[in-house]
Amino acid sequence: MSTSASPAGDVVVHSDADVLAAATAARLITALTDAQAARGSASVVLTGGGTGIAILEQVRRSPAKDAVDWSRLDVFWGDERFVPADDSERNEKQAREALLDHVPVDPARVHAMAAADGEFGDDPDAAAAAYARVLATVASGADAPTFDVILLGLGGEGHTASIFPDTPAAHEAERSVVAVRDCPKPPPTRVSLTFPAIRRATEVWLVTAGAAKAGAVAAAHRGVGEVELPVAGARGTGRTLWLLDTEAATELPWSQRV
Ligand SMILES: O=C1O[C@H](COP(=O)(O)O)[C@@H](O)[C@H](O)[C@H]1O
Repeated sequence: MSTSASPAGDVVVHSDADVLAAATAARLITALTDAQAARGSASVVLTGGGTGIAILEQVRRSPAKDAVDWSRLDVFWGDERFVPADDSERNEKQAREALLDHVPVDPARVHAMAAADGEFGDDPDAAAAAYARVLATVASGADAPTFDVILLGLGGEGHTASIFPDTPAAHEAERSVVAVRDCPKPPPTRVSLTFPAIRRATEVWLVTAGAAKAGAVAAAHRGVGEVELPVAGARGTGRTLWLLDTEAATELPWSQRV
């Protein structure tokens, strides 16, 4: 493992994707336990994607998961693929199978985004507006909670959550949640938190593995703008932490990897 800091955030590089997932799971358990010790409850925003789901599987396998009081945890999603509830592409379904179905969460505190066959029908704008209301309700009047940890994946073209490069979502400065259409990565219709909501988090963790992500990781650390490269716009009020495997870190300048 190596660590370093850059204006884009702190960087931790693990030897491979499996170590990254296991180490991030341990880090997440500790962060949630610390938040609950300090304030009685905790909140986490989950991500979809290969690394995000692998982290949840590692949490499930860890005996240390019993240190978390799962009944005092609010669970949110950073983005959702707008597909039917039983579609295997759905981030919520994957997260439930990987972890949430295996720990005693309070169902009332698991705040999933609506599915395409849910109460808003095939209307992602209505689903996004409803999720914004959920965030405001949990936040007791603010637009969104001050999440303890947001986990975010990223795409090789620079998207994070479902904020894709040079799209309206990347310009959104008011709403906390938006519908996203015509995504370059399938499925094409999604619901996503925006930068204003993401930036209310205390800690933003950008988690990714593989050589396909190396260019986007390096570009964010070179200072490319957030409209062109949305992952560059994800930051926390307390800490922005890049959790990478060696392959995802290969294009970072040497000085940022050691
Ligand atoms: O579609 C999505 O992909 C990204 C990244 O996924 P990965 O498998 O390439 O790591 C993820 O962050 C996002 O939540 C998800 O909806």
